[in-house]
Amino acid sequence: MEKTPSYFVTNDAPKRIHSMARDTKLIIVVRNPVTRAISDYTQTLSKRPEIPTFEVLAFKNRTLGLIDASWSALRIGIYALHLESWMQYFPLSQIHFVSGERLIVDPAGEMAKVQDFLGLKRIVTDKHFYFNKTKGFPCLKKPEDSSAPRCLGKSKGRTHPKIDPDVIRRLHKFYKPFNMMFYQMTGQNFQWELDEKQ
Ligand SMILES: Nc1ncnc2c1ncn2[C@@H]1O[C@H](COP(=O)(O)OS(=O)(=O)O)[C@@H](OP(=O)(O)O)[C@H]1O
Repeated sequence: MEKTPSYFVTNDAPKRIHSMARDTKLIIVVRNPVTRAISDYTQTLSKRPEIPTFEVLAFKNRTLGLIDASWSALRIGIYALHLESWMQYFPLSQIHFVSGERLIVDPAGEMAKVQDFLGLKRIVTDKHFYFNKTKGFPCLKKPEDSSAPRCLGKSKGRTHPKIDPDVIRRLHKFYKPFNMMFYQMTGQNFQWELDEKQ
């Protein structure tokens, strides 16, 4: 097993993985591309605080409302585009999609589906998780290698900067057709459009 988020968006990855092991099972965690972009930006900002604001980077021309789809934080969220390359090499039956949103509210439920996909017994269940109020996320009650509970590190679940709501709206609009295409390709509706109404 190996995990690297950037595989999903790396041009050569599907072909290379296929030529190495064509029966590889692929698991992809996806979340609302707008939140994903802000999360990505937050991560870069923590390493390079001098970068321009999210609002500046998101547009080629803000007055014209022209989104900069070449900015990697935004491009990565065009899931349909990336999935298309994987589907040239792997059947959908070998690809499992985890909802990033569901993973937070129901980690055991998402893990049950992952275990089923991998043909494993459902060993990881509800009893392995608890909600840590300080962290604001689910954590493991007792990992295999220790007796202490364990949450993900400080770089996971960071507070996002406040982004201009108008920019958020424009991004939702930008992603909508790509999201629809993605739902159609996967046969799963991730319901990211509901976030627009909040
Ligand atoms: N249990 C739990 N604890 C903490 N964080 C959780 C958890 N489940 C999902 N998430 C979400 O994971 C996001 C970080 O994952 P990344 O994709 O950035 O990780 S990585 O790229 O593989 O390093 C991170 O994104 P941010 O909130 O933007 O930091 C979280 O929303």
